[in-house]
Amino acid sequence: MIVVSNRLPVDYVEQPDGSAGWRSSPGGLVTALEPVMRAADGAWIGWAGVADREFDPFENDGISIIPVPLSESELEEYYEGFSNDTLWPLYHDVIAPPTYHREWWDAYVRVNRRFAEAAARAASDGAVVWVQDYQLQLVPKMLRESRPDLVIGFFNHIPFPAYGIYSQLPWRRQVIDGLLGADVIGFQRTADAGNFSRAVRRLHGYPTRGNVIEVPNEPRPGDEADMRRVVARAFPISIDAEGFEEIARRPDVQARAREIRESLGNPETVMLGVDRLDYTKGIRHRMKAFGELLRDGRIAVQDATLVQVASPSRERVETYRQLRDEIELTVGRLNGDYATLGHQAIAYLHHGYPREEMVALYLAADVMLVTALRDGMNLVAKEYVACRFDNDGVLVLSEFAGASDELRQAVLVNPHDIEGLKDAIIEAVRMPRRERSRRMRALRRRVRENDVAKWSASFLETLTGSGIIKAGLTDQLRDAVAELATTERLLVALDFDGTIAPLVEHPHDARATERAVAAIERLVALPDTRVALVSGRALDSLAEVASPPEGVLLSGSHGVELKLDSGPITLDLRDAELLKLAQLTRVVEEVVAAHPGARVEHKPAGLALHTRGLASTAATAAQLDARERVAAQLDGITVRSGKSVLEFSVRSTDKGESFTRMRQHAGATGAIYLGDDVTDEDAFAALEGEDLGVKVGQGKSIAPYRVRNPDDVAELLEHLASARERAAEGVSRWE
Ligand SMILES: O=P(O)(O)OC[C@H]1O[C@H](O[C@H]2O[C@H](CO)[C@@H](O)[C@H](O)[C@H]2O)[C@H](O)[C@@H](O)[C@@H]1O
Ligand SMILES: O=c1ccn([C@@H]2O[C@H](COP(=O)(O)OP(=O)(O)O)[C@@H](O)[C@H]2O)c(=O)[nH]1
Repeated sequence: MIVVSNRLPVDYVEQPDGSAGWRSSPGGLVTALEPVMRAADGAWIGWAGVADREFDPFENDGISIIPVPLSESELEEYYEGFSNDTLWPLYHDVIAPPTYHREWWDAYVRVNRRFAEAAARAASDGAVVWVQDYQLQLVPKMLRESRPDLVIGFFNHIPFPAYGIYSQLPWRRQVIDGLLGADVIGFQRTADAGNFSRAVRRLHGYPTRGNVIEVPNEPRPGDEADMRRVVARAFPISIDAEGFEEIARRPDVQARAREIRESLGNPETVMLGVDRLDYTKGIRHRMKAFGELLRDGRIAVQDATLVQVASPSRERVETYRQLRDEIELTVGRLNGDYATLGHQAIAYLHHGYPREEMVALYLAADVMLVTALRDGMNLVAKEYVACRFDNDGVLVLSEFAGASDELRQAVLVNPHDIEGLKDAIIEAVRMPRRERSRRMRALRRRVRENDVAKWSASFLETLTGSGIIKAGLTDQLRDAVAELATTERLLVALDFDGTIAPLVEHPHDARATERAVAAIERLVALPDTRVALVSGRALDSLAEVASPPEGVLLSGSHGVELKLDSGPITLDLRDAELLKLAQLTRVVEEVVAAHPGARVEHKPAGLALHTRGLASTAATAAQLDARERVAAQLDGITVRSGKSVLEFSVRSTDKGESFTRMRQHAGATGAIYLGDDVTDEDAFAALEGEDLGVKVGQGKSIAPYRVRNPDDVAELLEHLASARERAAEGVSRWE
C-alpha cells in the first residue's frame, strides 16, 4: 500500500544555530496515519516540510518515506495559498474569507501532478494507493489516467461543505472530477459525504444511490463497462487508543502530570485547550467565555486555571498571523486583569509538544475544552478520553467537531453561543464524581472500540475487500441489523448461491443451509416482513433448488424474471430478441464444443457459460473465446462475469433493478440485501436510505458490511429474525 499525503510523519527542521534534523510533524493526520503505516508494509509519499530541498527515500521508525520536493514559490502558492487560504477556509464554512487566485490554482495542479507521478512510480502493479486530504484532491484522477491498474482510495480529513458554499470555488468541477478518480472517497461525517454527493449531482448530474455514485468511465480499449461505481461515505477517523493509554499509565508521565498541576499553583480545577493555532478551533470563543466567567465571579482565578497549548501553524498565512496577535492580546488582557502573583488565569504556550507531554497535560486536566467552530474530527478530544483510565475528567465538546457524532456523552456545546458555553464550562467544573465517571466510561468504551486500526481496516476493506473477515457478526453489524429490525415494513433480499447456499460444483446440487431455511421461515411468518430471493439462476432452477416457502418473492436470470405475489411475469421477448437469443445460443454452444469441460446453461433471455471445475488457464481461455466471439458476431448483448461463470443476456436488466421492483412491491420502509458475487453489486448500488448491504466473502464491494460465508449469513438471518420477533411483540430491543 502507498499512502500519499501533503505531510510526512516527519519534517526536516533547520535550527537557527545551523543544526538540522527530522522532527515529528504537526497535526492529526500524522497522529492517525503513523500507527497505520507502521503496521502496514508500504511507503508514505509526502512533502518534507521544507522548501527547495530534495531528499532520497529513507526509512523512519519502520516506515518507508518517499519525499516529494516543493519549491519556495510552490510552498507559497500551493500550500499556504490554495490549500490553506482557499480550500481550508472554504471547507470550514468560510469562517475566514477564502482567497481565490488563478496562479495558486495553477500551482495546485502542478504540485498534485508531481505527487501523482511519485505515486505512479512507487506503486507496483495493481497496488492500493490511498490519497489523503484536501491538498491532493486532483491526485486520484491523475493517477487513474496514468495507472488504470491501481486501486485508489481518498480520505478527506476536513469537512466537505454544503453546496451553497462549495459552489463559490471557481474550479469546483475540476476538484470533483479529481476526487471521482478514486474508487472509495472517505469522509469524517455522514453529513460531509452527503454534501459531496449533492455537489456531484448539482455539477454533473451523475446518479447517486445511497453511498454510491455512478460515474461515466473514460472509454478505454477493452473496457466494457461504461459506468464506474464510486463509494462516498463516512469513515470517522480515530487514534491508537491503546498506545495513548499505555503512555498515560507510565509512572513518569503521571509524575509529570502532578508536576504540571503544582507548577500552576495546584488550583482546584485545571482546564485545558490543545489546538494548532487555527481560527477553526474556536480558541477566541473559549477565551471569551472563560474571561466572562472570571469577570462575573462565577469562577475565581485561585480556583481555576486555563492551560492553552496553541501550537504554531501555517505562520506565514495572514489570517493565522492576525489570529495569533488577537489571541495573545486576549491572553495578556485576561492575565493582566485577573492573574495574581501565585495564580495565572491563562497559561498560554505557543509550542508544539511531544506526545508524552501531551498525555501528562491530559492527565493533569479536570476539564478538556474542545470548542472548534468547524473541525473534521478533532483527535485531541479522543486522546483526552483514551488517556483517562481513571474514568475521571470532563470533556466539553463542540457539536461542530466531527468527534461529536461519536462522543455523545461529552458536554456538547455550540461555541457560538457564549452564554451556553459559559454554562457548559460551569457544568463541567461542578459535575459530581459519579456523573463524570459514568460519562467517561461510556466515552472510553467508544474510543477503544473505534480505534484507528479499525478505521483503516474498514476503509481498506471497502476499497479492496481483501482483508481478513472475522468469523461471525461484528458488533456494528449486529447493532445495524437490530436497528433495521424495527423498521415498519421490512424486505430481506438474498442472493442464493454462495450466500444462503454454499457453492458446489454442480449448480443443481446447491441447497440453502438448514439454519438459513429455518430463519427464513421465521421471517416469512412475521407481519410486515417479506423475504426475496434474487438470483442469477433462471427462475425455474431457483425454485427447484431453493424450494422457497409460500410468500417468498423471487427474481431469476438477474432480474429478467420476477415472481411477485400475482404469479410469474411473462417475458414477452420481442422477435428481434428471440432472434438474437438463437444466435447467441449458437455462438456459445460453439465455444462449449471447443473447450472441453465448459458447460452452457440456458436461461429465458440469455445463456450462462460455466467454467467451474476447469483449470484456471482453461477457464480463462474459454471465457475469453466466448467474449470475443459474441462481441464479433452480436450487438447489444449484456455480459456479466461471476464466479466461474460468464453470463450473456439479450435483456439488460440487473439485480439492482429487480431489487428496486421488489422493494417497491413490498412497500418496504427498510431493506437488507446479502450477496456474494459481482452481479450483487448492482443490488448494493440500489440500496436506499438506511438499507443495509452485506457482502459475503472477499472481493471488491461497495457494501458497507461483510461476513465470511453462508454460515455467517445464517447467523445474521437468525439474529434478524429474533430482533424482528421482539419488535413485533412490542418488546424493546434494549430490554
Ligand atoms: O499539515 P499542516 O498544514 O501543518 O496541518 C496539520 C493537519 O491539519 C489538518 O488535520 C485534520 O486531520 C485530523 C485527522 O483526521 C482531524 O482530526 C482534524 O479535524 C483535521 O483538521 C489537516 O487536515 C491535515 O492535512 C494537516 O496535516
Ligand atoms: O503541542 C502539540 C499539540 C498537538 N499535538 C497533537 O496534534 C494532533 C492534533 O490533531 P487534531 O485532530 O485535534 O487537529 P488538527 O491539528 O489535525 O487540526 C493531536 O494528535 C495532538 O496530540 C501535539 O502532538 N503536540
